[in-house]
Amino acid sequence: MVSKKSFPVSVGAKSGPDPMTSLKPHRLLKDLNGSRLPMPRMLKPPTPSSHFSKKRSRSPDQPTNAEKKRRVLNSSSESISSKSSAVKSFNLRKSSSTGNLRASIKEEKPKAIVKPKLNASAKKPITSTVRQTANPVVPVRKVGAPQNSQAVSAVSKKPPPGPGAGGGGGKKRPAWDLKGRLEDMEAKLRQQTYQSSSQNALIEEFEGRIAHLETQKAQLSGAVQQKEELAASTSREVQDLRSQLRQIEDSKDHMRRELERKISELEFNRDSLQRQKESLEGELNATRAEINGLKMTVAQLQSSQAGISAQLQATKEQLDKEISDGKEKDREINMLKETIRQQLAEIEDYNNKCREHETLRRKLHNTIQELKGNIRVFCRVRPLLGEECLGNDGIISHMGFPDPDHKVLELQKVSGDITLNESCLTAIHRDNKTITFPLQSCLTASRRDNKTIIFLLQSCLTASRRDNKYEFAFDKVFEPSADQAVVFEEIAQLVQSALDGYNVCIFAYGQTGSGKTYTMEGGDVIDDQNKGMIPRAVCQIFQSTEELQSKGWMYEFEASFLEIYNETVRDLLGNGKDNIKHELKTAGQEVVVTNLTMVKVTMEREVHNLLEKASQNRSVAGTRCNQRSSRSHSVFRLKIVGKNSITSEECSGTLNLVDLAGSEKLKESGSEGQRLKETKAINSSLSSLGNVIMALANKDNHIPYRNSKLTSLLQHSLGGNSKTLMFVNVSPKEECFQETLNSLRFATKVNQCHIGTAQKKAK
Ligand SMILES: Nc1ncnc2c1ncn2[C@@H]1O[C@H](COP(=O)(O)OP(=O)(O)OP(=O)(O)O)[C@@H](O)[C@H]1O
Repeated sequence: MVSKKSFPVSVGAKSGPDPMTSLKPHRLLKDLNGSRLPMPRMLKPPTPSSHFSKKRSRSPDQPTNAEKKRRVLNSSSESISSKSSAVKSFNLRKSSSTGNLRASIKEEKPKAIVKPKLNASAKKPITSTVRQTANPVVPVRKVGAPQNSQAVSAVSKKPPPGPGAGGGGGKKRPAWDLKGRLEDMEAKLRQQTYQSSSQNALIEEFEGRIAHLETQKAQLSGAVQQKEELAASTSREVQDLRSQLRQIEDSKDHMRRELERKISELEFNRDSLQRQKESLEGELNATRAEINGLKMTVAQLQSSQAGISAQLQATKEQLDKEISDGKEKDREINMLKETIRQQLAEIEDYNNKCREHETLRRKLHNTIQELKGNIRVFCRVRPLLGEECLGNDGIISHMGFPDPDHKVLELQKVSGDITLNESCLTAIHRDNKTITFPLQSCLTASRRDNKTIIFLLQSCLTASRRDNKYEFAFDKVFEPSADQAVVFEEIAQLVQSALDGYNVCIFAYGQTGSGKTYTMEGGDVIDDQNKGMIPRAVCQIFQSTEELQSKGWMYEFEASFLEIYNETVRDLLGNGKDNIKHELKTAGQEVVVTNLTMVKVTMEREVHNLLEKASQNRSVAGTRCNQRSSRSHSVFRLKIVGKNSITSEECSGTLNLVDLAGSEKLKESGSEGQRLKETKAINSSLSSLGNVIMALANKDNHIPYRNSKLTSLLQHSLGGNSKTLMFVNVSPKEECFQETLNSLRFATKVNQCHIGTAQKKAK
């Protein structure tokens, strides 16, 4: 048996330091391969100073030191693994050869000694040992290897003599020499046994050696792993160093660019400073020249200063005098201001008094009117509209408003007539001069000589125009510019008296298109500005009601709206059923309409809704005079009953707001058929109204109220116990001159009518 210690090539078997730490890689490689490998240069640690220079000089395809290290380690690990596989294959062959040997012994057949086949890559010492053992030759001990007595004895034992060694000496024994042949056989068996035992010893030795190599392989694997880790960390370091190098190079480039930029800036600054310096030098020179000039000027000024100082002294003295004068004037101004303030206060006082007086005057005026018992008449001229302004620049040339108190309307007709009355002959000359000849002189002249007559006639002939001026005075005349608010201001007191228990009747009279509906109801689109007398009156009544509540007054209102069309009463607040008949019946002091819708109202909005409903129901038909001509009389009536919870007073009043139908003459309207009938009915009722008013004015015993539905309905509003106001609306168109004249004449008659003093209906 050969022990592990006796194995001549075993390095690891020696006691001493750990082979992985004590052995250097190249030393280890030499032992394993059996030949010395050159130590790889890259395994030498690089010196820090040579690191960058070497790296720089390396070409891109040259391996780095780390790579070289890794390659060497890989190659050594490969060689170890190849050796390990060689050992494994040897073991296999060994076991198979041992098996064969044992089998041949068992068969007890004489066989030739099988020489173990060893792989070419197996180590030399092993091969030589096996060969020596197989031969069998005493193994040659290596110089310096420890002496193993057991191994020496095992291999130096002399093998038993082979067959024929005793007697035959290799010669074939004759068949009869059985003893000899038996001896040969025994000798052969002994030889075989000896060979077998030596083979076994050899196998054990190999096994020991394999185990030792395995250990070495494991150690080497550990070393390789460490080297790989070292190589990886070195590679990382190299990476870091490279990136640091890149950063350093980048920052170096950046600094270089920065420096270049700064240099160019400095150069630019230097140039500009150079230019500044040059210009400053130029300025300095100019300033120096200027200073020289100024010095001269200063000298001149100093000389003139003395004169100016003297002047200044004189001026100062004068100023002092002026200041003392100014103070005196300030005192005067303050006194004047005080006077003005006092006078302004007085003016304000007077203005206030004026306003109070105006209010008082109006009240007194109204009172006088009431005492007079007249129907008041307001005349309103509407403005020219749209195409009516063409050819006249919107100026109404045939009308004049001469009275500053707005109470007179002048109507002037241009005509070629010559008027001849009992006393004189009047003509208007072309230059608008009125020529009047006393008739007596005309007659005398005609008697005296023909020349005078001719002169007179010539004068009359040349006088192609005559100033037909008509002057009408009313309680108020509203010019075309007067808006709805101004007009309402004048009737506000009258409306108010309906709340105090009076019967109030306001009606609008005038030809078609003169502005009656506009005045009573409002414009085509009713808004705050152009809403008419009815909505404004309703608004004022409800506002006053709220104010009077604090004085204990509570009111109830009932509204009705009817129209008289062709002498038939129609309910404008009804449901449009024409078959309902409405009769007028007198009940005490009022005329009642049968079957008429009476709506209780509590607020302004409700009344507006009623007005809208009525206007839809109202029959409107077109005529030649006005496209939107209303062919009926409409009567809005608001019955007012008031009770005072504090004083227990009661009052009841009625507000009648009447929009009469157009008053044009038949021939003017151009109506035919149904329209002609309408016009006739309208004219008939209007002339009845005129007759009633005339009868009232003449204080006739019989007042013909019953001649028309209109006069029947309004009898208590026209007669003694009511406050009546008539708007006479006139058209501004010159072609309506005659109708305007008729309306104004009718209105004048109404205005002169004394209908008695109105009385309050109060308990
Ligand atoms: N003061 C005014 N300012 C502006 N427009 C007015 C004025 N008066 C009347 N108008 C306009 O003149 C036109 C005729 O007026 P409105 O219909 O009131 O006449 P009317 O006398 O009621 O006619 P009818 O008898 O046919 O009802 C309307 O377009 C109306 O808006």
